[in-house]
Amino acid sequence: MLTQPAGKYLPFPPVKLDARQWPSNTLTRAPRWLSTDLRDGNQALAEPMDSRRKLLFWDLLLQCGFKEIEVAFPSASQTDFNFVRQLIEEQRIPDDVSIQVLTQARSDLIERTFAALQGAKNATLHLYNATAPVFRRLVFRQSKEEIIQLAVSAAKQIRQLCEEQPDTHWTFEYSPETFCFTELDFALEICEAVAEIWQPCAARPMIINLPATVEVSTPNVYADQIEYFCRHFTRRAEVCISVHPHNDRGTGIACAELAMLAGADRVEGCLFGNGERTGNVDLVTLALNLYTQGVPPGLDFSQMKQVVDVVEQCNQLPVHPRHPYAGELVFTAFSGSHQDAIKKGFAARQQQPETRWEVPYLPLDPADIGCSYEAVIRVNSQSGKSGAAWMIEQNHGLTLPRALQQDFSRRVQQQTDTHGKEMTQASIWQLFREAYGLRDPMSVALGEYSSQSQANGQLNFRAELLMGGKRKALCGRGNGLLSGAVDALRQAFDLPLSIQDYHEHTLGQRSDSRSVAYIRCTFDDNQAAWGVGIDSDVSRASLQALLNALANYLQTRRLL
Ligand SMILES: CC(=O)SCCNC(=O)CCNC(=O)[C@H](O)C(C)(C)COP(=O)(O)OP(=O)(O)OC[C@H]1O[C@@H](n2cnc3c(N)ncnc32)[C@H](O)[C@@H]1OP(=O)(O)O
Ligand SMILES: CC(C)C(=O)C(=O)O
Ligand SMILES: [Mg+2]
Repeated sequence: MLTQPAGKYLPFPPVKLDARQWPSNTLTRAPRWLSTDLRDGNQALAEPMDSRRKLLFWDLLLQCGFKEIEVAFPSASQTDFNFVRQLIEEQRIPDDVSIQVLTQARSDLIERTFAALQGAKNATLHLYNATAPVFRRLVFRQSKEEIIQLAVSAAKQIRQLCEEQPDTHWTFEYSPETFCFTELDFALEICEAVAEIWQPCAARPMIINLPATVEVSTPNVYADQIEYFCRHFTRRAEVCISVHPHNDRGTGIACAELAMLAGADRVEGCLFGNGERTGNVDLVTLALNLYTQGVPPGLDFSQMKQVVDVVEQCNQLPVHPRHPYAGELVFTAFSGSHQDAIKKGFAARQQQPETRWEVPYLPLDPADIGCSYEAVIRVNSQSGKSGAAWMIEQNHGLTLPRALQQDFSRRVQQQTDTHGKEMTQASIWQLFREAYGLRDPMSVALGEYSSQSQANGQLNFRAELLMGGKRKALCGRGNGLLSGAVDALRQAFDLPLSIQDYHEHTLGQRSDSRSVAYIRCTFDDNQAAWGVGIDSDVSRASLQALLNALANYLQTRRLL
């Protein structure tokens, strides 16, 4: 049993913020995005990426449209240093893309970082040091003044080194690491001090990145912290406010979204939320959350499967099957009522394809991210009539009448209850064929037939049936082809057969396409049986459907 938490853990105090604005704001445009997959994501991997994996990831980030990419912590390892050199020397950085690198506020590390960036066209130099009380006390063992001094000295060195490399277009970035549990006034003070050194202006832009290094509060508190910071920072108009949420409480996405409402211009994160511990905020989800609100995200995830494949290969970590938008199960409904609603949603959409996306249970059109509709519905014991009917329609073009859907659903349920397994598309089709007579050879197959229409409106029907290698001739009369055939069968089999339900449609648009007929017959003992017939001739399809219904009845009575 969990021990009582009170005393060991304390609630995070609220922010004193009068007339907070962010709850009334809405998101109407995408932020600036920075991918830190190659730095923060990379530092969280058991086996950090080698240059091959880093390059693969880099290419993917460019393909997705990222313009700001944190590529390394160059002073951390030779691999990271070499990777930055490789990007620059092999001219792999498009002109409109800025690489970013991270450094601690340590002189030797800063020098090494600049060495890595020699020759870069655009670069963001990202400086960080932790500012929260517990870090000041335990990690740095420094006072507030000393912590400010640490940042200021590093900022001065960075400015100096930037000025010595004027061919690079520099952006400065400062992160008060652990911002979200730093006293807000101290966070402001240290950022003001760094900005005072860097003197941000159009020619030398500055980003202030306010990380939730470890999530410690509910997202509304983070939003309050961001709004408070934006309100009180004296150079707000000259700097870009960036956020960098982690996901320790599972609310990284909420923190980022509320922070944007509170004034953040830029978001740092990783694809699918890779990163330290529970990860960085997931940029794919953030971007597609905007997209599904009608806001262009400025990132391209139209080939989601490829993105997942590359990220899994580079990180050597799987993307969860239920990961928002990207997981392999997120567009799949197994349960009956969901399948029914989705099927109706797609049917309505077919009538009016250009309308607003409104398919129940699907917040995003899978096609928008390169997914097919194939996996939208899968069938197991939780499924209802619409699931199996959808699969038959999608894969074979048969639009089953409602009563046949219900009949078939009972058969599917029997199978899934017996085996406890999901039914594949192939097994559903095989069960359907078995159940409604589409066997090869047919149990009762229609041979030659003829019909003769008479002046009195009656029709004479003659046919030859093939049953288990034997031929059987029959004839009858009625006011149409089917009623003539019913009469013939009644006489030949001595059965009071009648048709209760009849539907047919073509299987395709082309004139040579086949037709399908569905027939439900009843017999004297109140027994009913469905039969389905498919043929390029609609009359043959109907007659064969009738024979298949008969054959099904005879088989259940063990008469065939
Ligand atoms: C929240 C984040 O993601 S921050 C980024 C974290 N990422 C990484 O650390 C990955 C790359 N890091 C590394 O490879 C190594 O840490 C290196 C190469 C940078 C430094 O390694 P080392 O010199 O062995 O130092 P170490 O990693 O132990 O760092 C701790 C020391 O740095 C100090 N330090 C930590 N962060 C900072 C900082 N931002 N600025 C200045 N000093 C810092 C600590 O106080 C400690 O000092 P101490 O040894 O005097 O007690
Ligand atoms: C370096 C900083 C921005 C960081 O990664 C964090 O605080 O999580
Ligand atoms: Mg981080």
